[in-house]
Amino acid sequence: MARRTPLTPDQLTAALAGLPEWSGDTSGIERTVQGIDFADAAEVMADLALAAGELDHHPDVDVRWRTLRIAVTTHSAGGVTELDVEYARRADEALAPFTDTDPELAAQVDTLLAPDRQPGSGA
Ligand SMILES: C[C@H](O)[C@H](O)[C@H]1CNC2=NC(N)=NC(=O)C2=N1
Repeated sequence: MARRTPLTPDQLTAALAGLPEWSGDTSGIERTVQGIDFADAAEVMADLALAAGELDHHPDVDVRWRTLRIAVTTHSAGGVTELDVEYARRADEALAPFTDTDPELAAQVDTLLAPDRQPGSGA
């Protein structure tokens, strides 16, 4: 499939199944991250710009205090294409350091911060 051919609704549904943080319809897809630090969002923005240059594909980005919204569509095709899906994957990679929480690591941090409040401590 050509990368700039509009996806059918079924193709989009399949693509979004692999992008759980993204939503939208055949006209465009988007991801909003709540609670991100403004300086972290600026760092993500630099990666987004790099990906846009590499893919020759450009997102709409909205950075506000503690909110980052990324939206993509293929203007020339009038809808979502494989290129948007690829861009969304790249955006997820850029966001991963600021949004992914490793459950094991989180448990370790909890233990360090409140050793008396762990399961089995009787507290
Ligand atoms: C010539 C160049 O490939 C086009 O102008 C590209 C650039 N970036 C783009 N980005 C997006 N999101 N949609 C486009 O149709 C598009 N077109």
